[in-house]
Amino acid sequence: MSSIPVSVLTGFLGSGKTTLLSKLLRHPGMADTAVVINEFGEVGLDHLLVEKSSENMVELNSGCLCCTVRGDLVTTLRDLHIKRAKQEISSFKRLVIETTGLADPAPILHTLMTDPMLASYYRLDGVITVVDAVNGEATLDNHMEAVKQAAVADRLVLTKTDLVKDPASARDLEALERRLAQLNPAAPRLRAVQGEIEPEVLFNAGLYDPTLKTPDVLRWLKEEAYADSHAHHDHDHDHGHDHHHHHGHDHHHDVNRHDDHVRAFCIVLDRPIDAMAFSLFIEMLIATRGENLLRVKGILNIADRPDQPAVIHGVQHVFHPVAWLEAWPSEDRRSRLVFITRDVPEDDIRQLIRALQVEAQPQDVPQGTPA
Ligand SMILES: Nc1nc2c(ncn2[C@@H]2O[C@H](COP(=O)(O)OP(=O)(O)OP(=O)(O)O)[C@@H](O)[C@H]2O)c(=O)[nH]1
Repeated sequence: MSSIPVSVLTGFLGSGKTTLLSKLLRHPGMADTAVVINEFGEVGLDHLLVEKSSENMVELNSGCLCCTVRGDLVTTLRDLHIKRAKQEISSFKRLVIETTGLADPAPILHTLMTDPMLASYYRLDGVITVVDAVNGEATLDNHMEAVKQAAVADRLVLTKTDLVKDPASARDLEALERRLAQLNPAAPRLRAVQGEIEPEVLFNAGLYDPTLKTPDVLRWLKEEAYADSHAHHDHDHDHGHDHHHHHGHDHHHDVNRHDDHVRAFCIVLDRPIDAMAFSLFIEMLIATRGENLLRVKGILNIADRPDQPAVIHGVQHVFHPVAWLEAWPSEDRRSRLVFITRDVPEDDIRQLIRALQVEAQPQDVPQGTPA
């Protein structure tokens, strides 16, 4: 039995998650979708809106996901699966979890990535983060949760762009786009006005789709996006200064912004990797920097298994079990790791890689690894 892809829909309070979801659910391609909503407070409207479109809906009413997600989400998703198996509900093929706007999406991802029972029925497809084109900048300034939501996204959806009319707000929107691109270079930035968007661009973002013969790992990793952002972001000689002031029209430059602490970068290792040293590297990173590894993805050339790349994926201190691909997706067989971190400079990670001799030493591997 193939696993059911799960998309996590997140975004700050009032950013347009429900509007997006209720439109999406009316789309013919979305007919077999179950929805789990976590409500915060008394927002009953969500229920009405979604119920019209989908009968497979379960609500978590116990408050904020940050605190209660594990038990509740596990129970809810398990019950949903049992009902599906007993044919008490239709055989849904996709699940969307809408989070409360205040939530850090990481615990939900952790639950999906690590709960053994859930992992056998469901797989994480991707994180869709909704960003309000009008209030997005202020929200990022004021709330680290919003920064995390953007950093962890596989898809960023800008909403309310219809409200951007005059040239000044158009420039603000450009600044917001640049900011999102620096926070999370690889996530496509899409737009939805009143929730209008094609489902295809939002879903199937994931790697672990067993129906795909060749996992589209390069699209998922998108390391070239980090290379770009590196070029104009990470020459960090101006400690404490705002990277954006040279753009001229960014009026936020005197704010100590949460996302000035966030770095997105890609590390490429030419030599194959020593499996033990790499595990130690990840363990040490988790132990010392776990909270601040907002997202880590990678494709690895492990020295003793050179024909099958290993794929890793982590959100803070939780890493998905390593997946082995049957073959390299392209000629490039170098290990590539992309990081989105908070207060963890690229150099620290490079130093740790060197110190632990993560790259196999030349004498340990035959030279001339296929390039
Ligand atoms: N003009 C405009 N308004 C929008 C758009 N998308 C959403 N809205 C409005 O923004 C408000 C908030 O939208 P919701 O979809 O409820 O946002 P939400 O993220 O689900 O909100 P919470 O559940 O409170 O976190 C509503 O009044 C929507 O009608 C858009 O693209 N354009």
